[in-house]
Amino acid sequence: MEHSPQKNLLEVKNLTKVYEGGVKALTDVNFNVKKGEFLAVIGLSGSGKSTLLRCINRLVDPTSGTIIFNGQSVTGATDEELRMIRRKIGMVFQHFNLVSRSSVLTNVLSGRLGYANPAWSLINRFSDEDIKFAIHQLERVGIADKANYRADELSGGQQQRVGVARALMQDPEMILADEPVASLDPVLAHSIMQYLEEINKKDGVTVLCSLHFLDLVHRYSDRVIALNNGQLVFDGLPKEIDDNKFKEIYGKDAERVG
Ligand SMILES: Nc1ncnc2c1ncn2[C@@H]1O[C@H](COP(=O)(O)OP(=O)(O)OP(=O)(O)O)[C@@H](O)[C@H]1O
Repeated sequence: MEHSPQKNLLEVKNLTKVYEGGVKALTDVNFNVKKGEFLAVIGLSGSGKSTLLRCINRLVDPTSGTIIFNGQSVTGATDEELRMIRRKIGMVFQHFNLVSRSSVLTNVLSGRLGYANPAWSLINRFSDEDIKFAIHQLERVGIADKANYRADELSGGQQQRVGVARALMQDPEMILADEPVASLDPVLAHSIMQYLEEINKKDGVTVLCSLHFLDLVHRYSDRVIALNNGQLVFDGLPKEIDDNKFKEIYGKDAERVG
């Protein structure tokens, strides 16, 4: 079992999140993710996609339920264990979350620090090896020539490439991408998705990616889960989302646009 390619990298069991104030963002969500899968997470705005992704690395603390990553409990982890788990989970954000006045290189290097406050990178010194590794990640996403630019001098698409390079800096086993292309011009979406695809297919990094458009889901994901009002309403192949499933996921007034 240990070496089976079908091994679950992630197990989410009975996950519930109720925010302070009483909003129930997730209700009893269950699913597994196999090592090497590209899993899309879909659902209307407010359905709980961000909450779900953020519970997995405990940027948001679940109210109840269990999350197991690589055989280790995330929900039961001590602070030190959580730090180690987070090193293996890269995150890509919708709004890039770069330190805008820092250089591209510094932003990428901050990935080395896991989820420490990016400001730490300003006072930390990095080894030559780290710097080489960071440049290598920038080469992978085609913007090594921008290493010394300030992050806010880059276009949105370029900034998200920095976000991807920063996640790669952690040498992650899994990447959580929270609507990574939702802030970009649609014509740039594929370029970012193609980097995620390459990282998934070439490096075997498992990807969980929330997406708005079904055409992207069909093109890039192996499997899809869908949330509706915090509940898991679909877990299957992209091609299984027929018109009925589509209405269940998005509601009866929804129309397909892609
Ligand atoms: N920090 C918070 N405090 C209270 N309620 C929150 C918080 N974050 C999210 N929510 C609520 O939880 C529900 C799920 O939100 P979430 O952001 O997870 O959904 P989403 O599917 O990612 O939506 P979007 O696509 O708009 O980001 C929503 O009702 C939202 O208003």
